[in-house]
This record gives sequence, structure tokens and C-alpha cells, in this order.
Amino acid sequence: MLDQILKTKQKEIANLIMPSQKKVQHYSLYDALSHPTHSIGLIAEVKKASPSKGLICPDFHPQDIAKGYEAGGADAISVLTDVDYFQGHRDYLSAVKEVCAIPVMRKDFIIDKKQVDETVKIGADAMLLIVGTVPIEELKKLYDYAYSVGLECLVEVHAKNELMELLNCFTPKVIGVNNRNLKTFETSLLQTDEMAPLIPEGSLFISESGIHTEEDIKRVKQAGAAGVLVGESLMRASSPKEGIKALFGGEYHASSST
Ligand SMILES: O=P(O)(O)OC[C@@H](O)[C@@H](O)c1c[nH]c2ccccc12
Repeated sequence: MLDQILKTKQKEIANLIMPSQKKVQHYSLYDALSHPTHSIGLIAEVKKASPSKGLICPDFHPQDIAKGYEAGGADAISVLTDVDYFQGHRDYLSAVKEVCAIPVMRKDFIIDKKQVDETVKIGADAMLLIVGTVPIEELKKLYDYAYSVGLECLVEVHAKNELMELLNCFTPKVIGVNNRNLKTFETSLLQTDEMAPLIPEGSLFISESGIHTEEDIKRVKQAGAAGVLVGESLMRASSPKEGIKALFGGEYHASSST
């Protein structure tokens, strides 16, 4: 699946039409995750569908979802902008930026400098980079370029060998461990348990995917995660706020009364 997605990305890049620059207020993902609303940071994801789960949210209104996440105490928002496999769109990110005052991260398969430029144009504060999508030296170039144009990055790994390859090349400020194998879709929090001890002290460690319950939150926090990235369980909840409440239980407190 990942190889197929990357082939699609190459075609998208070849046909990419750069949008006009959106005028936005920027917020730091790193700062937000360093001072979370709850005892662990929450990146709440706006995700309509995925290859592993199919259609997740039929009645999909990105701005309402993002506003609900912000009101429910999310520290940042992740927005899928991939069209073909996740039914996302870059316009959804720009729309979310219009209504939220917390950092918004672009969730896509960024493999080329032009996509970084596009990410700036659509108004993102941060973007995802995935180890294994391009040679690690290329990934570092994209990382450095992103920071040079005002973006922050969450650099994602799945397996231990990917983390070792990453750290042999550079140490990102924010490192995500995807509990889901993007090739097989197998998802397990054991990934977080195993990788946590290997994340450098100076980096923020984010546990991503397969987080559905208060127990899951407690488990990854116990393992050492500074934050979580949650999509499906929030997208399937009766409301964004209810979804966040279910994750944080007794600890839950909304960031605003709305
Ligand atoms: O819906 P979940 O299981 O809560 O997962 C959210 C997020 O981690 C997942 O969408 C994701 C993490 N890394 C990615 C890379 C590409 C596409 C999607 C992802």
C-alpha cells in the first residue's frame, strides 16, 4: 500500500499547482505539546477515511470537527490532505486554520520540496515526515528545508531499524512512533512499549495510531510518551468533545466552555 501511495504522490507532484499563500497566525506544535492541556499532549486528527478502515466519518465537516477538538482540549490538530486514499484535501487544512487557534499539522506523504512549499502556502504550522518514504539523507534535507521556511516537523517511524537509521542521521525535535505498520496495517501499542526507551531525552515522543481508550492513554504515558496522535476513535465518537472525554476520563477538562 505504501509503495502504491508513493507512486501516486510522484504523479501529484508532477501535476502540482501551487495555491496562493494563505494569511494565517502560526502556533508552535512543539510548544503546544510541551505544555499540554492534559497530562499528555493530544494531536487530534481530522480524518474522513483510511485504506485500513475505509470510510470512518460519512458526515464530515472539518471545521466543526476541529473546533470541537479545540474546545475539548486538544493541543494540536492533524489534518489529512491526501485525496486518493484518505479522502482528505489541502483545502480542509486551510479551512481548519481559519477557525482554530492551536497548531495545525499537515498529515500527508511529503517526499519532495515542492510539497513543503505547498504546505507553507496552505497555512500549516507543521507537517509529517515518514522515515522510509525517501532515503534518510533526503528526509533530513526536507526536514531542514521545512524548518528554514517556518514549519515544524513530526518525524515518524514504525520499526526499531527505522529509528536507528534516523538517529544515525539526525535527531528531530518531535519523533512519532506509528503503532500501525503502514505496509500491513497491523496495529499494536507494543510498538510504543518497545520504542519508548530508544527515543532520545531531548526529543518529544508522540505515540500514534490505535489509541481508543483511557487505558491506552495511561499505557503510552507510562511508557514515556509526551503526546498521542488520535484519529479514528475521535472521528467515530458522538462528538469531538465526547471522544476526548472518553480518552482522558477523570482528568478531562475542556479548554473552553464552547
Ligand atoms: O486513526 P488512528 O488509528 O487513531 O491513527 C491516527 C494517525 O496516527 C494515523 O492516521 C497516521 C499516523 N501516521 C500516518 C501516516 C499516514 C497516514 C495516516 C497516519
